[in-house]
Amino acid sequence: MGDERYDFVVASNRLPVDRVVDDTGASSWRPSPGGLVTALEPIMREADGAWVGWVGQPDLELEPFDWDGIRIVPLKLTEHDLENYYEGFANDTLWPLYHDVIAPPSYHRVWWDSYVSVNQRFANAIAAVSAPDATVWVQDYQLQLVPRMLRQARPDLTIGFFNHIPFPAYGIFSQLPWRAQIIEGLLGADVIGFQRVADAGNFSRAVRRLLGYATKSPVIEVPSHGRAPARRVIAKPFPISIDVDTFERLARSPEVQARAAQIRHDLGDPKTIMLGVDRLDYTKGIGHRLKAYGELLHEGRLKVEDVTLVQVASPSRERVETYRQLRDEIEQTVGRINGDYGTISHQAVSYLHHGFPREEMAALYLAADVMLVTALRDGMNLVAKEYVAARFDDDGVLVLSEFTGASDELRTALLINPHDIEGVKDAIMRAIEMPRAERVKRMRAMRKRVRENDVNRWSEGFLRTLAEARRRSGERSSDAEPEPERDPDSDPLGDLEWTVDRAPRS
Ligand SMILES: Nc1ncnc2c1ncn2[C@@H]1O[C@H](COP(=O)(O)OP(=O)(O)O[C@H]2O[C@H](CO)[C@@H](O)[C@H](O)[C@H]2O)[C@@H](O)[C@H]1O
Ligand SMILES: O=P(O)(O)OC[C@H](O)CO
Repeated sequence: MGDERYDFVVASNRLPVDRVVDDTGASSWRPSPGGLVTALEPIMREADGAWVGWVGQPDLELEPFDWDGIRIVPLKLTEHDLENYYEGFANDTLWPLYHDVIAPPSYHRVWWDSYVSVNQRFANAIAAVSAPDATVWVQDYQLQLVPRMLRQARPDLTIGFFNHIPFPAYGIFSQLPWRAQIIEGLLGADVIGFQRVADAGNFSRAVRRLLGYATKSPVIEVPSHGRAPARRVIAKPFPISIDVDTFERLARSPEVQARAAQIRHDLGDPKTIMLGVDRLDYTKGIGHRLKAYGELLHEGRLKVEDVTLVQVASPSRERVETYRQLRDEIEQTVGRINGDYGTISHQAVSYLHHGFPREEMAALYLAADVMLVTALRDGMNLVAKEYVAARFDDDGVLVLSEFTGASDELRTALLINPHDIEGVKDAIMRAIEMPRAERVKRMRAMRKRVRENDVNRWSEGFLRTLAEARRRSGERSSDAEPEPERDPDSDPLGDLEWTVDRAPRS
């Protein structure tokens, strides 16, 4: 791996670059889509940073390399790791559990063992590339054990963790057979960031219930244990955002505006274009959206000549059974709606199951009169913010689920409960019929908010808090509440040292 050490290290399950192999077998790297890369890219360059993560393909072992000024440190995951750690524990246990058990989580000890082992490999790789006293920022639910493992190996490091998905209420989280280990894993960090106030509250409550530690928002008092000194951990919300300037610049470009006009023309110049953009995931409420739209067509409140729904559904986790089933269900529903209501010249739903360049996404946002975000649970939902950022014309209506983190900020969207199909239908009709003056007023308020809280503010805010927390980490607080809400039936771990062997055998 070489002897290079870095002052700033980011770790995420997936690297910020994807490996692409062309027809001749030659490989190259391109940025992975998504906000994380854009958010951290400038900081990484300034801070002489390294990024540790998986290359996106099984059994691929690669040497570290430089990509656009960032040191990329690839971590190999085997086919076994993918099945058990990634598809299993991360995406069939934690993902549904943390999204309010919309789908039933599966609990398998062999998956947990693999999660522990992969997290340990991540911690080892991070420790190996981190300079003395470096800052490490660990990302997301796939790596919740890494902060503690890293602290044990490298107490000199300053460790941050950001959870991109919701953190569930204790009544749900407590289902997890390895709940205490997860909490202890996270508490290895100096700062734990969440998307929403409610997520940070749920985490602190779980700490009190499972470990009995004193908490007073945003501080958690971790008592001394053995040679490990007492520490203060900060757990608080840092709502993530997008690169607003880049999105707006894209949307303002003549090419993107021309493309938006072309999209409308190609769809048959309907009066209203509605848009949904989601990873094909059961948390996104795509089925609920289609149901509401199908009923509006059935009842004659909408006519297929007037309205088209463009549904972009990006391929996701296609080897996980729940995702395969979802794809079948969604595609069947789209087929039925198009069969029932489509005409030779007008399709009710234009369904696209692939990825697009950002220019095309910006053109779709510009073309869409109504944006439908109907997630049943979503940490933030960057699509909602991208839509707002792209609408430099102050037009367009956002219909937004109140179960997204974005709804905390975008209060002038038409907020909906996606389970209430009649409510969704009424919101769609209201969006379509909304007078321009009201559209502009609502959009302007949202644009102001998104501009104020862009992705730079998110990363700078987190890293500033991390630096302050580390400075104060030696101090003990005297004002935290002692052990409230202690659950007499819980099993606070007397011995904080735990291994795979200590995993509960349920
Ligand atoms: N077909 C396509 N082609 C190209 N790009 C596409 C695409 N479909 C979607 N995208 C892009 O992918 C991103 C999706 O971000 P989201 O926040 O909507 O969801 P996701 O669940 O992936 O993210 C997780 O992380 C984010 C960030 O923290 C949280 O907001 C969220 O709640 C959490 O689940 C957006 O930037 C979007 O433009
Ligand atoms: O495709 P995945 O499994 O890496 O998930 C991407 C999501 O953004 C997870 O937050």
